[in-house]
Amino acid sequence: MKTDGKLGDVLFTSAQIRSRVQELGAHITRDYAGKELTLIGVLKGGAMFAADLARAVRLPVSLEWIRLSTYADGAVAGEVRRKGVDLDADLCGRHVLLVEDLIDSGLTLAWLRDHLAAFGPASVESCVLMRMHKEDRIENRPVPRYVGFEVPSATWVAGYGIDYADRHRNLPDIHEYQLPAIAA
Ligand SMILES: O=P(O)(O)OC[C@H]1O[C@H](OP(=O)(O)OP(=O)(O)O)[C@H](O)[C@@H]1O
Ligand code: HPA
Repeated sequence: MKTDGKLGDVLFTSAQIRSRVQELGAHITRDYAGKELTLIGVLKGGAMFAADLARAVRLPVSLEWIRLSTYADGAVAGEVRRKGVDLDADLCGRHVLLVEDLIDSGLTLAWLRDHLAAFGPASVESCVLMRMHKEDRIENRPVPRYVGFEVPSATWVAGYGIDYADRHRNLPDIHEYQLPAIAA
């Protein structure tokens, strides 16, 4: 039987997030100056971050969205599943920057990187707001070009677009989330 989890302390305040997003936007603006840049926000978790980051990049970017999901109804990583409509963008010759709320196992970003190669982009990099630390080395976990915050292992988070069981995405801050105990 699954019990409810619990929303915990604030890990990153909305002010901290805002300030880090501005810094990331400034880096990206510098690195991609003069290049054709397409930002791809990964729904649902990346929605808030991608919307804010896009406004912090001072370049004429294209903004696209893709909807994926790996976690069925909780915290167990599984297969990457595509949901909803796929990209119908022309990415040929464009520099693509995937915008994700977080990287955990890396399955989602690895799947996207491989999937997007068929679109013929000039490059594919990623920008994640949070990189979850892993004690165990995960083979071939993608290395994002931009990382907002490093998060200690064993921390589950919610807020600022990120859910637990599809709740709490609307919180302005990012909180720790105490996962429910799984009883037999
Ligand atoms: O590195 P990974 O282990 O692949 O985990 C990262 C992904 O997991 C979460 O999405 P989720 O599958 O929960 O879907 P959501 O974005 O719709 O909440 C998160 O938003 C990332 O997209
Ligand atoms: N929170 C929400 N979704 C997630 C997390 C997390 O900490 N890790 C992987 N997907």
